[in-house]
Amino acid sequence: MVRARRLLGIWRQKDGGCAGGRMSAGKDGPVLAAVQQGVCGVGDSWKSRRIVLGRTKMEIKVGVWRREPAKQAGDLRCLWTWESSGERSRDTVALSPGVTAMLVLLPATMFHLLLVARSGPARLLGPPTYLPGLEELWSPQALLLLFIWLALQVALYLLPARKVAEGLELKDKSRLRYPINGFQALVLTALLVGLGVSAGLPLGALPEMLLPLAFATTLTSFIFSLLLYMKALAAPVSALAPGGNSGNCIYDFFLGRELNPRLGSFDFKYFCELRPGLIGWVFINLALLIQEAELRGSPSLAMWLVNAFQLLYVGDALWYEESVLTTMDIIHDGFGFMLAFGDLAWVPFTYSLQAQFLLYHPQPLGLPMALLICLIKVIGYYIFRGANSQKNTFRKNPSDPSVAGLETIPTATGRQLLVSGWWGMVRHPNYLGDLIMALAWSLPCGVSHLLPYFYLLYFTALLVHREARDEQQCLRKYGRAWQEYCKRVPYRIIPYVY
Ligand SMILES: NC(=O)C1=CN([C@@H]2O[C@H](COP(=O)(O)OP(=O)(O)OC[C@H]3O[C@@H](n4cnc5c(N)ncnc54)[C@H](OP(=O)(O)O)[C@@H]3O)[C@@H](O)[C@H]2O)C=CC1
Ligand SMILES: CC(C)CCC[C@@H](C)[C@H]1CC=C2C3=C(CC[C@@]21C)[C@@]1(C)CC[C@H](O)C[C@@H]1CC3
Repeated sequence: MVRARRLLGIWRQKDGGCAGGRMSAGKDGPVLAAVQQGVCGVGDSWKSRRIVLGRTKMEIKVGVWRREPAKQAGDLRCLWTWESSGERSRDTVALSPGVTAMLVLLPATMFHLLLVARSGPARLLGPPTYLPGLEELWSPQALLLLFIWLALQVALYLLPARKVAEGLELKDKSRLRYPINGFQALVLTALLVGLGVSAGLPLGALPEMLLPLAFATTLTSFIFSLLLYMKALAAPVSALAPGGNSGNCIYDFFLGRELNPRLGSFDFKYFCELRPGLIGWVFINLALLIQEAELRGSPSLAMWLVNAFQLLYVGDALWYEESVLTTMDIIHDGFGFMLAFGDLAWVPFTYSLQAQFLLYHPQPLGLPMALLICLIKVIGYYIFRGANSQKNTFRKNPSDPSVAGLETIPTATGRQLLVSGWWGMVRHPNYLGDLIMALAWSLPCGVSHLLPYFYLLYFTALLVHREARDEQQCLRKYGRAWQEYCKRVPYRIIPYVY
């Protein structure tokens, strides 16, 4: 039991953490609220921070040295305990059993999608028509292919870059450097694959290998995350992520303990987020298109659209690679199973679902409908790129002529918030554009099945959750200015709806 005493209205723990200010005792107290909201993490020093406790926004003094995992086996909770005037109070965080379930559910969902996409009824919510045996899942060739792919992407990452960008300032005041050569990697991969195909590489056979490839990638992600977890045990406190250090090993394994795990200058998180999975997705789509051409004489219009739309999305992400350095995945989240599996397996094997569906369930698509879908894609991309570029330009150089005329709200940090232009329409115009594009990726698959709309549904949930997390962080960073922004721009993603 951690001992604590009360000092002039400030609660202080001898060993662990401390918080002061208006306090609520008992469950979900301020220390854990602060840690959960990413306001501070293990190793952070004593200072004033803003948190939201229940529905109340408050300012507390809090510092965290250590957290204790709950002692009972299998208990996914983390306790912070302090006492005053003989009374004991406890902060309890329920490290949701959901996390343990997610470790199984995420891969299970991915395999479910792969199986139903090739089944006759293709029912998103129904069971797959058969379950593959281990002999169908395990293939040394698939594992070899995966390692060749990863090695190729590592080699391309290590090639001289047109630019080396600096990341945001870290806790220890240093900045990491990142090569900006993702687009170059995409082009060189395309050239190498093109050469391979003209020399007889059977790319059209890839769809037959999707199941064993997904299995090999899932196994690799588990082992990789385990290695990352062990590596983080030796990392200094300043290198740890705020979210993934509860002391509960399952929770930390899932969320990731270390913020920017590196081997020399090789950054695992940055590499995985943008290279093997994202580029792999494009080539899985291409393989599905080639196989459709082999089966039916030529690729369908629907398959062309899905390939072109998603290639544009991946090309855009790699062209504007530098902007990923300010996403919360890079600056805030640890690198654990969720991101490793998400980047390496989830992205290529579930984001290619529409093309998989089309290979096994050809859909007629007339020219007028195709044109309408292209228009939806163009509108989505226009909003997505317009919003992202406006913010990036403004963050880099607020006096750039393209953004200098926009209305802004000053914040205490010296940074400003855009309150007109795209960012005056809703608080996340880039998410709106992204969702419209997601709709355009599904529409070529027709409306007879729900399965091709899985991405749209999952992505909506992901972005709503992401928006809520970003909101908390902006409230912490910008306080009153953020509240003012929320008043001026009341809708989050969809004007007048949400
Ligand atoms: N396909 C996929 O699976 C996914 C795609 N995405 C896409 O990736 C892109 C990046 O998304 P994400 O990292 O979540 O978030 P954003 O690019 O939306 O960045 C949010 C940050 O922007 C800044 N900001 C917010 N409002 C304003 C404003 N009014 N004026 C100026 N700056 C503001 C704040 O940071 P600060 O003030 O510190 O600059 C805030 O933390 C998006 O386009 C998203 O759609 C994201 C996740 C998954
Ligand atoms: C498996 C889980 C349910 C969720 C895993 C989430 C990851 C797949 C995503 C987290 C943030 C991502 C971003 C992108 C791809 C998906 C992941 C890795 C982009 C690279 C997509 C292209 C955009 O232009 C930028 C995105 C940044 C965030």
